[in-house]
Amino acid sequence: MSDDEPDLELLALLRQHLRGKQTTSEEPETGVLEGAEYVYNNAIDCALDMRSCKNAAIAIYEQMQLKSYSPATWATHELHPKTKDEAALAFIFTMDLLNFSFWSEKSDADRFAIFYKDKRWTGYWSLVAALQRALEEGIPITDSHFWQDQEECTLDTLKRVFRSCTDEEMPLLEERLSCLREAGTVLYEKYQCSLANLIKAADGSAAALVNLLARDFDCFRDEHRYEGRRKPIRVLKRAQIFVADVWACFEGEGYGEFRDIDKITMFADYRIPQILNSLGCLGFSPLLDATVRDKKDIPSGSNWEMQLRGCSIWCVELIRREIKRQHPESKINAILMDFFLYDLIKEMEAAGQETIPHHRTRSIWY
Ligand SMILES: Nc1nc2c(c(CN[C@H]3C=C[C@H](O)[C@@H]3O)cn2[C@@H]2O[C@H](COP(=O)(O)O)[C@@H](O)[C@H]2O)c(=O)[nH]1
Repeated sequence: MSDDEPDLELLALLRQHLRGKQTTSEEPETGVLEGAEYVYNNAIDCALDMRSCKNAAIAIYEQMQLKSYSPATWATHELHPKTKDEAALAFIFTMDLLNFSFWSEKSDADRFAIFYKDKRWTGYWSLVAALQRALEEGIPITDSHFWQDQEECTLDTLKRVFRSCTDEEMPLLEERLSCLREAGTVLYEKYQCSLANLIKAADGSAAALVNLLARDFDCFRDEHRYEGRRKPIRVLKRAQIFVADVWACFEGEGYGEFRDIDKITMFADYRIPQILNSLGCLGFSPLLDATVRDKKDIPSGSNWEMQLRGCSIWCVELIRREIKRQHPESKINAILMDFFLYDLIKEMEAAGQETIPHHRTRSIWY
């Protein structure tokens, strides 16, 4: 072999060594932002309007300051747990196992609703109300041992827990039972039935906890193929909102202490795309816009749905960066912005001021 010819054997050995080499940084990443940016860069039915995003950054910052949004805001909601203990952790885990798909095509009077504390609760709040009511009625609905008890924790039990004050049942009840069963089994097999052990396994990293949930629990593995990309797009909405709710409930201490909490992104549900469109930040192609306005089904994992979710995550990230640029001292992160945006669209809904319906995808992911 002449001197100027490369030693192919040596090159192959070097490549093998580098492939196996750990990344220099030991800090875990969820990959959600990377996937969201990829979807945004390849989207043709969703687009971001940078001027509206810039204006939104100013308005969102001002409103969040005015309402002093902080982790403590979370517990101020009437139905959320007020303690910072194992019971609250179990409540949040149960809640975020089931935190999906509450929307109904029926009128407000006929839609699924939970009557509790002399009020009618719908949507996300119907979930929280049902869990609180079940505990008061002596049903250990937040206990993972109960979820595995095939005699006690049955579909009928869940129908009782989520019994409606209208004729409509909560959607996807069988899927909800499967989520509880699977989670009970995984907690038993991998975490000695202890949520404290699950939190400890993440060693203080929010990203690591999200990754553990996605690795060990099928029902948290919210990732989907997009445009033939080799790696699936990781959205991980309920895994992320679980970490965010624990962080908020415990106000960044105890079980809620995460050194990298700012790695958590906005939670890609069916409400945030709606408010981002209403703010003019997220635009839809005429066909997608008509489909959303006609409340037509957009299948889970479809190209349109992935664009809606991925572009919404990226949109909130760009607004967050603009807020940070304008106010470097601000502690605002994607979680608090997300909580604010959800509360904002719910206020608009209550006031009859929605400018576009939320999109219709029925799934266990959000
Ligand atoms: N992105 C995002 N999605 C959120 C929430 C919440 C509730 N968070 C509370 C806690 C702190 C905040 O201050 C909120 O008060 C529920 N959801 C999702 O929305 C959908 C329910 O909609 P509807 O059927 O209309 O209630 C469903 O996918 C549910 O998972 C959020 O905060 N962010």
